Amino acid sequence: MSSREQENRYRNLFSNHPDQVYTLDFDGFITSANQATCELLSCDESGIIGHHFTEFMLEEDKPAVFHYFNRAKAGETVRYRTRALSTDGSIQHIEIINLPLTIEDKVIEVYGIAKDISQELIHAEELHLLSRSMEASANGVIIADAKKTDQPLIYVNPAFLAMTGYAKHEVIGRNCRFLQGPETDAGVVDMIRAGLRERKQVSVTILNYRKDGTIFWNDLQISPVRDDTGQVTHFIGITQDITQRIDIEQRLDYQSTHDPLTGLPNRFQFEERLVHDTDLAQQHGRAVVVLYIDLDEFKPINDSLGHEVGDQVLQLVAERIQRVIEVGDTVARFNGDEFLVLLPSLIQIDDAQIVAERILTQISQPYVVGAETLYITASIGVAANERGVDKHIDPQPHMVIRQADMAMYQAKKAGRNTIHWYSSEITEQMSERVILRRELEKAMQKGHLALHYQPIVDARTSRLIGVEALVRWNHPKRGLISPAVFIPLAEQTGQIISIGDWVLREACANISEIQRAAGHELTIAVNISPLQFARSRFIERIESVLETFHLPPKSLELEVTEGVFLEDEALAFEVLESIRNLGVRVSIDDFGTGYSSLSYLRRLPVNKIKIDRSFIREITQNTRDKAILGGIIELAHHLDLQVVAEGVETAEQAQILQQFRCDHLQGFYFARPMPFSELLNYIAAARARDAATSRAKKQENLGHSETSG
Ligand SMILES: Nc1nc2c(ncn2[C@@H]2O[C@H](COP(=O)(O)O[C@H]3[C@@H](O)[C@H](n4cnc5c(=O)[nH]c(N)nc54)O[C@@H]3COP(=O)(O)O)[C@@H](O)[C@H]2O)c(=O)[nH]1
Repeated sequence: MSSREQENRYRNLFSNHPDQVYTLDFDGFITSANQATCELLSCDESGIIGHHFTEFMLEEDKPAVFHYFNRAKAGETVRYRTRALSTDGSIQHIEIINLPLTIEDKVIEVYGIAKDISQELIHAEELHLLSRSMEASANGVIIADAKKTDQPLIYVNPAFLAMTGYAKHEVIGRNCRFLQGPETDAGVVDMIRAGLRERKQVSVTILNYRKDGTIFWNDLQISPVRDDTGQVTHFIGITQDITQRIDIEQRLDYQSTHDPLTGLPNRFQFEERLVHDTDLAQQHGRAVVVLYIDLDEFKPINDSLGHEVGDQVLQLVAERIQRVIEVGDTVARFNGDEFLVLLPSLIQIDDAQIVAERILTQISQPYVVGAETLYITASIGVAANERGVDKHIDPQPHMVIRQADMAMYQAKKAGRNTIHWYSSEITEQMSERVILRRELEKAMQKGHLALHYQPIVDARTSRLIGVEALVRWNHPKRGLISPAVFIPLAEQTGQIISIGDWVLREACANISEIQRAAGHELTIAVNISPLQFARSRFIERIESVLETFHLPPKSLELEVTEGVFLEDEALAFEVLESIRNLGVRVSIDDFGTGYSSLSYLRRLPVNKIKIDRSFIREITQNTRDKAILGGIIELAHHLDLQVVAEGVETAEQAQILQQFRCDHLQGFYFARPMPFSELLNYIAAARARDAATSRAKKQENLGHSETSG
């Protein structure tokens, strides 16, 4: 090649080189520069050639650049980074290689090749920031090599190491599966594998193991990382230890599905299992049997020995039932003293009888609680959800609970401590009642109970002397349900306790306003059921309500029936005595319908008797009833008791009662029971009437005295 050709080639290489190429003389003046150099410094050749290189440097960078320039002059090839200052004032990061240009071993010039590395530096900075962020992240970050067969980890951050307890060298190069253990859900692992195989993002919550073998819940998100060609080169995993959150969720879940007292599943959990097991049983042609267990006479234990003793008994009962059942069966506490047992896979449904008998035997063993040895029994209703056996049996899972409930009632009716099997014949008699009981529970929770008030008047003057509070059930579909329907039911189920408490509180809350409206003192009469009356804290309850509403005790009158003496006569006397000592009035309701004789009245610490309306109904026609009524009133007065007659519907009845000197009258003739707001209007109207009457009387008296004077 001729020297001219060589020079041309060199010149081409020099001019077309994408990097900045230039030469410097020994003093540092630029002797040549290619197009790229001109572009970098934003000027043409004339602005560069003959200028000193320091003109294109920042002041602070000059000493270092001089240092490298001198080393190049001394024959060394040097590489360094610095900054170029363009003529337009912009600054670029550059990497320079200075090499000596020698002719016959003598350095004659310094050759410079500069490369704009501004973008590279920005990328490096970004990468650095990214890696610092990963290191600082509270979440674990792991990166696995997607191209290697076992996808080994190539990066883990400190949070991951802290979470798992491993050191970096123990995990780098390994597949992530070292975090799995015996309890890890294989299904979740399969999901991860499928995601990796299909190069997709995966989000899972997986049970992982730390180095020390303890478990933690890992909220894991794996994403594929692709290169410029779209190939997946890595997988990045973001991990978070969510054990605490899962613990809380599990605890909440447990609380919502279990009974806190016994630790047994609650009704919701039971119903869920019932649905599930019924489904399975139907697939395998088996029957699901439900036992409805209701403890006999449990309430008296609670009432007389207190809730702590009652609670311990319930816990023991739960343990005993669990002893009888087998793995796969479910025992749940359904309500108060009711338990349910689910036998999900009986080959012969008759086997349920054996289980029920064992439960009865277990429950009837003595209970030693503190100093007490208690004995209780249970009534068990049994129902099977078995298609085909009885066409009338509803195959809906929850129906079987109702059927077992109905059967349990039959067991109670049959004398308790017994087992009764559901049959379709009992549906009609019982279902209404079972529905009502459940709905009453809801009514109490949803505030569907209301109080109505019936005025009681002075027999002589017809002046209002008090009101009787009567509970009403505002059923959303059936309308107003009479207490005559639901009170007896509530008495049987024990719901009367909470109903009674609510009535007492509500009535006392309204007394002051009623008295204010009337402008004088009135009594409010509240019905107390025998069960309420026999409760250990009954007196305290009354005291507390009076205190809460700042009521004088004489404003309250408790109506009790003779039924209170049935269970424990001595106790009943004691309670009546305590009520009287409080200053609260007591009247014997429905007098004449119970078993007590008139002579019995002598001993009763009560203020009043309320003659049952069955005696009043016939007094205008039936002379015998009339005579009895007269006798009762006379004797009661003799014993210093006031008498109120209820069910007065006509003026004739009222007149006869007045003649017999009955003290107070109550009945539709005067007013029907009415809501609170209506009562206030009624009182206002009565007050206006009374005022008008007394004004008229005064006028009349004035007229008399004027004429006589
Ligand atoms: N333990 C509780 N028992 C309660 C409560 N509220 C009511 N009851 C008892 O329910 C039974 C039915 O009560 P109710 O339907 O309210 O009937 C009362 C009156 O409406 C009715 N009455 C009043 N005057 C007349 C009348 O002239 N004729 C007629 N046919 N009926 C009339 O009598 C009922 C009042 O009864 P009593 O309590 O005996 O004074 C009833 O046994 C209620 O006691 C409650 O909160 N707790």
